[in-house]
Amino acid sequence: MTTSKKIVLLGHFGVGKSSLIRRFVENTFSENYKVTIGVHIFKKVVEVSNSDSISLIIWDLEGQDDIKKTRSSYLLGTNGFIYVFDLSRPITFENLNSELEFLKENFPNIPVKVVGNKMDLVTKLYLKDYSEVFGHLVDFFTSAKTGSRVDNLFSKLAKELL
Ligand SMILES: Nc1nc2c(ncn2[C@@H]2O[C@H](COP(=O)(O)OP(=O)(O)OP(=O)(O)O)[C@@H](O)[C@H]2O)c(=O)[nH]1
Repeated sequence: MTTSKKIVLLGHFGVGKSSLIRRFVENTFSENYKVTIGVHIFKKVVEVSNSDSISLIIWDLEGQDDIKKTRSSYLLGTNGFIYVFDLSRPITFENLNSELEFLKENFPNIPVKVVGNKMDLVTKLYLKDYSEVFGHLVDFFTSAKTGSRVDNLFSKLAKELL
């Protein structure tokens, strides 16, 4: 059986939302920054067991420094969120707590995966220190560039949505 679920990626400008999707859907990466205007929609079917698969409809929204500025029509009918920040740019996770609170209040019961991307740009020591302070808020550290943990992120969310 195949069911269809809508996933929305949120986060600041340039944190790597489009790159994570491209890595997951096409297994490609580009250093070029092509800013997303409005929304791009991608699709990928993921097998979650021998008999079940899930068709992920993935919405790549333009970057926002504040979730409240996102057009509410883009968020209608969302089954799961991926909130992405850039480990190498603290401004992209300064308001992480309040952004997550906003999602919890407005979309209760919708799963949210929090992702620290661009892991390849920070040292292991930085990541260790970072995890000690903010680790409890973060579900995955990823790199769209190397592909690290990208499949794990989408498959974990897909399984939760079934
Ligand atoms: N080193 C490194 N660079 C990355 C990674 N992910 C994305 N980038 C680079 O970061 C820049 C922005 O990536 P995008 O995927 O366009 O970011 P976005 O969040 O979709 O940006 P908006 O369209 O503004 O919302 C590009 O130059 C990418 O090549 C990563 O994991 N590591």
